[in-house]
Amino acid sequence: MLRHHSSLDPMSPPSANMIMEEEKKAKDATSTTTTELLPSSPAKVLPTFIAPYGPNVHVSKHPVLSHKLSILRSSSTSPSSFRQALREITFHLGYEATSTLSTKDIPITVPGTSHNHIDAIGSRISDKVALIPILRSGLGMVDPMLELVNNATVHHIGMYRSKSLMPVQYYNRLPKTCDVDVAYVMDPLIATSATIISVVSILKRWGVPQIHVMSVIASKVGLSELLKYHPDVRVTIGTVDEELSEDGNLVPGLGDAGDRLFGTNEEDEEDLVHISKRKRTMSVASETEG
Ligand SMILES: O=P(O)(O)OC[C@H]1O[C@H](OP(=O)(O)OP(=O)(O)O)[C@H](O)[C@@H]1O
Ligand SMILES: O=c1cc[nH]c(=O)[nH]1
Repeated sequence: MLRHHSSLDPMSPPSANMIMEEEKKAKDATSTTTTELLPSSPAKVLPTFIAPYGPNVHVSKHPVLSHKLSILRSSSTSPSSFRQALREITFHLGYEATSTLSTKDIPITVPGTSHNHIDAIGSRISDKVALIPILRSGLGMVDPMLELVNNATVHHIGMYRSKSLMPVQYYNRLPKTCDVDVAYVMDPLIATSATIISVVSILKRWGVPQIHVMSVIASKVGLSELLKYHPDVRVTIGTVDEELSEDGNLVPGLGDAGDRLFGTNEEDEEDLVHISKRKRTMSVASETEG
């Protein structure tokens, strides 16, 4: 169900129109645009200005991140360098995304200068954190997040987009009961946003009180859709791409994230095993066991 928000309420997420108006104002205020400085060429100009998307959305503007994003996007980046760039980008985004976690005071002793120890107050993350990578490409974001929050639990959800761009869940390893304060949902790309919207709904039904979406590139329309359906989630992203092609690909984007991460390509891809075949596989297994 869609929720409607008054444009007078500062806590409400902005509508797509409000975002466009904000962007227009900001663009008018800048005297020289990047496009004016470039020779005319068919190359896509990477976005340099990020509109404000409301208090729950953080779009990183860090120069190191934009440097690494270009490596991630580049066609000449190998799967190994792609994985490395994704790890580094995720660590950077994760550092920013985890800045809102709660801590509690703990007593610690610190070595002093002359064999004595000094009692001090330290701190420890008190939120129970879960990482939810969306398979496949969310897997590339798990390790750097575990470096940041090493006692987080990891729960996998597998989704693929059907030919009609509908999200299909093929794997879900959430435990029966939800014992989580904050869940970080990780997927490098948000295109139409149907995948991330579905996964956030799944996590809400499971009972997660606070959901934080982490993604490297979101399409502008996809981000607006996500905020329309789930205005309460926090979002940390590397950048926003203006365009989404008719077949649901980000432009310029980075190509197929899963394929680039794991060195597969479309020609190699077979349709995922149909449910009837999965049952057959299971029955063959039980016949063999029996
Ligand atoms: O916003 P959406 O339009 O729903 O698309 C985004 C989804 O597409 C990609 O996965 P893909 O379906 O290619 O699966 P893969 O990671 O297994 O390759 C990506 O990693 C997202 O999960
Ligand atoms: O551009 C896109 C869109 C969806 N999924 C991808 O991997 N790339």
